[in-house]
Amino acid sequence: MDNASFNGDINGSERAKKRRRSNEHSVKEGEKAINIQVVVRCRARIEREVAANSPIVVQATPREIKVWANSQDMMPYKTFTFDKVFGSDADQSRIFDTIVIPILQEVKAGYNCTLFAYGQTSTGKTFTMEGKLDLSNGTMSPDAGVIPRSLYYIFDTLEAEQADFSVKISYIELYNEELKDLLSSDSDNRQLKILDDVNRKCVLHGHEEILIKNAEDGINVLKQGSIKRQVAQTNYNKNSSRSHSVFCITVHIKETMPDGEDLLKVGKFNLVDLAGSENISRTGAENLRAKEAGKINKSLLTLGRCINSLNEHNQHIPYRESKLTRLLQDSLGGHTKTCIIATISPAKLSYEETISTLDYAQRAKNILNKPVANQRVTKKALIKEYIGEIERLRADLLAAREKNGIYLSQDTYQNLVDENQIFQEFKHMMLSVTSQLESKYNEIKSVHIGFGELIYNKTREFMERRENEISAIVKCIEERIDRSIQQKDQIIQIFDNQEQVTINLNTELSKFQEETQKLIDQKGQELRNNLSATFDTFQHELSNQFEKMRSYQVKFEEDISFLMKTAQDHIALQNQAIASFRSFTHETSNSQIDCMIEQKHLLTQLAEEDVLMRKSMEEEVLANVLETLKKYGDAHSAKIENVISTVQDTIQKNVDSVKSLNEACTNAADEMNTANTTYLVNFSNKYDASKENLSALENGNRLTRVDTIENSIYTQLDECKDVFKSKILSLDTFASAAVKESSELQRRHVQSFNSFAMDVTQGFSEFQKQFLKSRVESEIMTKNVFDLNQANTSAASGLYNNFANQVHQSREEISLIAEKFNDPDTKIRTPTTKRSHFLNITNLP
Ligand SMILES: Nc1ncnc2c1ncn2[C@@H]1O[C@H](COP(=O)(O)OP(=O)(O)OP(=O)(O)O)[C@@H](O)[C@H]1O
Repeated sequence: MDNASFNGDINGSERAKKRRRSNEHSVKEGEKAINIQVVVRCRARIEREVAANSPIVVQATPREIKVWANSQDMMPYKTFTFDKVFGSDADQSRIFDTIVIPILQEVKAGYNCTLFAYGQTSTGKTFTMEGKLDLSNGTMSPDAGVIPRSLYYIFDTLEAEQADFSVKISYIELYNEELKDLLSSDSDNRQLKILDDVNRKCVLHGHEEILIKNAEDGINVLKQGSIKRQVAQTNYNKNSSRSHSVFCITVHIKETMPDGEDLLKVGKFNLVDLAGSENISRTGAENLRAKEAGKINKSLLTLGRCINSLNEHNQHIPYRESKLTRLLQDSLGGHTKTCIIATISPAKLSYEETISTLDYAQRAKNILNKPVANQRVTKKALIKEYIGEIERLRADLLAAREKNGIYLSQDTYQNLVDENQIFQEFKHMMLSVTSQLESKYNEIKSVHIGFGELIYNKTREFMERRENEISAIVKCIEERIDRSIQQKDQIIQIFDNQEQVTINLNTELSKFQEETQKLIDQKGQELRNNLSATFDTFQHELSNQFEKMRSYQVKFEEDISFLMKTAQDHIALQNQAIASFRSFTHETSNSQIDCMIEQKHLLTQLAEEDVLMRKSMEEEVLANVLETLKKYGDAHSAKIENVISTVQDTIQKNVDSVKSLNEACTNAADEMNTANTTYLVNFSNKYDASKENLSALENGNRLTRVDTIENSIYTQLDECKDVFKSKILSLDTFASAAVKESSELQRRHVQSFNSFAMDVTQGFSEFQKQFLKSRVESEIMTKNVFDLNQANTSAASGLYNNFANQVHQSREEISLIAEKFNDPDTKIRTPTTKRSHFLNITNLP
């Protein structure tokens, strides 16, 4: 089917609206929100993991998965809870029986259901979904996965129920964000596209849906498709899948209603095998692989982001950011029943990926879907859909024929020849019907012509009457216009008067302006003259002041030079005093030095004498120690006393001379001090007097002159003000006279307008009266025409009935041929479309 909705919605409009609202997670009446079912399957360690001696770090219980960071740890790192958990002991049939059979029952009940396999590469996604597809003696292998088991289950159960049903399958792949139909022939280059229908519902366009007769058929088709799947080699798994695949089983089951009408239930089952969710760098993927992995991740990342957004109840869910999420939008937060199988490895090697897969699955658990059963389809609607498809195929065929010719089998050719013959018969029939219709048409036309003439005459009569009335109204309006013109002239007159007043006012104003300008010029000139005289006087005064200042300056300079001279004399005196003090000091120092020398000499002499004395004493000691000692003592004491008194005299002399030096210094200093103080007092007195003289000169001069000038300017300004006041007074008088005149004019103006308005209103009411009269007559005329039309219609209806009978007869005949021609369109066309169809046929050659 060319344009199938991916989720099999036939009547999508209402449900598309609901789906858009479904992310609000509010349960609406008749819609029960249920969580997505999430189960975990943990396989046994595979060969590679055993060879690597990677210990088991995962333990599965019926509802929980425990994961250890290290196998020696006492406590698990994390415990996750899910709807169901399957350990390595769970075989394919257990998974199918526990998880898939309930889903298939929903599919058979007319729901859309989706089963995702999500997990790290080589954890068993493909094993779970497809498993071993080989059959031995028409029996499935125990390792057969969900898809083959589902096909068997559908056929076995429906056949056992003796149901009237059909099964179609499609198989598509999403690889590098490109869609590929795994069931189309290699020569079929049609691009698969996801389009939005009018309800913004994603519709997959251009993929094959194959009708299968039994489960084996389905498994063979699946096998062929699987071979086409893109696989890429990574470090982890030789057949590691790099693509996402969606295998879709659509079941149509006939149901007979109590009223006998046949309806079709449609259920869909999407089986999604996602690409490996592992981290790219850990797989060692490079170059093309990295690119591929990047693209794959885009879909997986978007799937994760959608899950997160749904989990956080966000307003916006980024479905449109990847093809995978666009395709499966209805399965995540929509109206589909959804189950996710998260597959994991028990080995420590995959510890991080296992935690990431389980976190992902945990988040998905919170997504709410609101499953709604697909609306039953009537047989008629389905047949109509098929007829549409046949039409499209026929158009394709026609297009193919119009090219350079195509190969046709003998049977098809014969069929075409037969069909052509039937078509020729049909065409002749059409032509005869058309000629009958033509004669009926001419009959009706002549009746219509008669009716038209009648209408024309009545209308002309009416128009003539109307013309007379209108010309009366026009005359009345013309009279009004004449009167209005007269009033307009009056108004123009008033405007002219008003203009004259304005001109007068303007003249007065310009006169006032001129006089004011003159006055300003005159006063300006006077002010300028007065100011220049004042400035002359001021200049003269200033030069006098400068003269005085100069004489003061001369005197000041004289005072300064006097002070300088006094200072110089004083300094010379001081120099003299210093020189005499220096010579006195020199003398005193010299006499002191002499004194010192003398003292030194005396002491030397004393020492020498002492030595001599000691020598004689040594000699005398020997004779008479005691006497000698006494003698020596007396002599020595006398000598010492003598020297001391000499030294004391000398020191006294020194003290006296220093004292007199001190006195002389003090006197000299006192003298200098007195002289300096006198000099400073003189200088300061002179300076203060000069300063006072200068400032008195300056102050007195400035105050006198500025006051004089200010007074003169103020006097002149006052004079000007008086003149302006008198001018403004006279302008006021004139303006109030002008305003009075203007208001008089305005009053007259308003009066004139009022009378004009009254006249126009009167004219209008007369016109209205006339118009109402015309309208009444118009209505009478319309009624007459309507009666006439009624009479004509009843006359024509006989003819039309006759015509309809003939058309009916023709339709019967055409149906007979159409049945042979198998043209479903003919049956459903309305008489109107049929008429246009006939008219077209008359144009045929
Ligand atoms: N439950 C299981 N019992 C027995 N063998 C299993 C089980 N699960 C997986 N295997 C085996 O593990 C290997 C990898 O499984 P499979 O190819 O299904 O992984 P995958 O997740 O689909 O990987 P990829 O993402 O690369 O497609 C296969 O040889 C498969 O037979």
